[in-house]
Amino acid sequence: MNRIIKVEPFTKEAFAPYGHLLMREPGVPPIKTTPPIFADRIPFEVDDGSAEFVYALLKRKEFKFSALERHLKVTQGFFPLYGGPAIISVAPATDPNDLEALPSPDSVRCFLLESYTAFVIHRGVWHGTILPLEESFGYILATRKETTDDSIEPLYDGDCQIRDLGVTFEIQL
Ligand SMILES: NC(=O)N[C@@H](O)C(=O)O
Repeated sequence: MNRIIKVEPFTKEAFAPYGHLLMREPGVPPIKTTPPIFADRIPFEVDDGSAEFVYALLKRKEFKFSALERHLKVTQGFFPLYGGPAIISVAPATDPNDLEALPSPDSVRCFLLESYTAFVIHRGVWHGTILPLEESFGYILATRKETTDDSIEPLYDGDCQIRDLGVTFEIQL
């Protein structure tokens, strides 16, 4: 079965159930007004392990997916470096103790990430691989070393749980 998803604007309010946005212009006065100006801040948390940064690379591919993944022990952060806007796919967290718990296909949402915005996702929020609009895209992934290790061999009992939702999502810009 295929399902069409329309990309939505990426705002703090719309993304609040899934995580936090770190914005150049968050719509509130700067935290610090002397250079360097601190425009915005968001939390980043790692449980039972050590924080690390990963330099991640992607190539443009068709705007389709059927699998999502979740991490329970880190509020993973995504910091674009180059390659212009990209599409972020998310769905609400499900029971962290149930390895078979999946979000409903109609709860999946897609947002348009601008190259000057970053974000973190709440623990357990289901998310797809970023889909860049340009040919090449690079981002810094703020994550947990043990979660990265689990991502190399994704295991349900690790902190990189990848599941196919049984639906092919086609994204419309
Ligand atoms: N697998 C992993 O740790 N990171 C992914 O969530 C990703 O999209 O980078």
